[in-house]
Amino acid sequence: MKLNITCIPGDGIGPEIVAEAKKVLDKVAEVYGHEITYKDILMGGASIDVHGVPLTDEAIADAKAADAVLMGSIGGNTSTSPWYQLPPEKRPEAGLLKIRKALNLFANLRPAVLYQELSDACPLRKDISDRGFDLLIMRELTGGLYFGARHTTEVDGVRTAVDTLTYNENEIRRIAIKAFDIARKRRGIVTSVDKANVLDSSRLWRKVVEEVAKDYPDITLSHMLVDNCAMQLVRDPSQFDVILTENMFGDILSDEASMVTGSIGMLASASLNDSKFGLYEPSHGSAPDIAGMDIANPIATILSAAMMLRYSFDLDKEADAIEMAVKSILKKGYRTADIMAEGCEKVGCSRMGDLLADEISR
Ligand SMILES: NC(=O)c1ccc[n+]([C@@H]2O[C@H](COP(=O)([O-])OP(=O)(O)OC[C@H]3O[C@@H](n4cnc5c(N)ncnc54)[C@H](O)[C@@H]3O)[C@@H](O)[C@H]2O)c1
Ligand SMILES: CC(C)[C@H](C(=O)O)[C@@H](O)C(=O)O
Ligand SMILES: [Mg+2]
Repeated sequence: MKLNITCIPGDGIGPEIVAEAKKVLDKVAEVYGHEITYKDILMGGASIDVHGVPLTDEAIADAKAADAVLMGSIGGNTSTSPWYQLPPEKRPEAGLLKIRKALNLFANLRPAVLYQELSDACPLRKDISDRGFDLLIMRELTGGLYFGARHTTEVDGVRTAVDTLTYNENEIRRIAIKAFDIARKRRGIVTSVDKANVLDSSRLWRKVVEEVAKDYPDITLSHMLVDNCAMQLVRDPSQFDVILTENMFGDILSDEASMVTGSIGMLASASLNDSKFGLYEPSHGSAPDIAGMDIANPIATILSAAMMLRYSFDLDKEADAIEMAVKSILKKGYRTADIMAEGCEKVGCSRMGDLLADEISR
């Protein structure tokens, strides 16, 4: 099969982790007889430095022309990087939001799985980590606070900033359908997370999710307030199968879910539109504090590449091979610094990529 992939290495550790994902994909292609062509585009700080904007129209066109997009991460140190002296719409993150909107990537899937081999890296009590967990956050990605009108002004001489949180029923319905569909392929449980005790947008969210649920009598639906969910994720993550939530809640809960798996360096993600097209990226950022040191964990990006094979190309066996390789390498005791444990061998980013590529077989 021919796979036409656009890559966005991005900033910070982005180029390092994307290089390792390509290494693993190339090995998969060799072993399973596929042909991959890559085209790199600039986004975030890397694009600002060259073009003065975080994403050009040409880069969007290149992304649209591909079968799928593989991304590292964008952004710099938000306190010290000169990129954050620019107006908000010219900063690195604006490029990411623009590409999500331009490609209509409304469904962000963020699976959080505790690998048994990493239970020592899990910061939860041993009796909780021993239970293990395998959950998926279905985050709405093109609506809510991120895309509402915003402005900063003065009201009676007092500096005032406004952000608006808007959802319409169509936006809620389509992400709910995605969540119920995926729950059908998992354990059949959807927990819809909102703040319906305060927000109108959450009250509409609940109503529409209830309506969609009528078409899925085989799925168990419950609702949970977001503050409670934040607490339940550390009390007992094994209670969750699919967590369905809006954009900002999903952003925050997915970082929390990542850490209970041991490290944010393990959490993959897929951002999908309503067909097979997707952008695949780790949930973490550009980690400017460790960029260029060859110590970043590339596994989240490599698992994102596995999601790409599964969702955009229907190559389930190949995706399984990558996931098996991750399990096997962890079992053999290789660890990057963020997941290091006693008795294991510490390896850098590029060695982890080599080990995983070597582990791919039919
Ligand atoms: N999708 C994205 O591109 C994305 C996501 C989140 C943050 N960001 C951007 O990244 C920049 C830095 O943000 P931040 O510091 O809040 O979050 P971050 O996720 O970049 O880093 C948080 C902490 O986790 C560590 N970390 C992250 N990924 C790691 C990996 N693969 N291996 C080992 N350790 C890892 C970092 O070293 C840091 O200590 C900001 O500009 C932010 O806007 C981008
Ligand atoms: C960089 C930022 C805009 C982004 C988000 O908030 O969506 C990131 O935190 C993520 O989780 O992908
Ligand atoms: Mg985030």
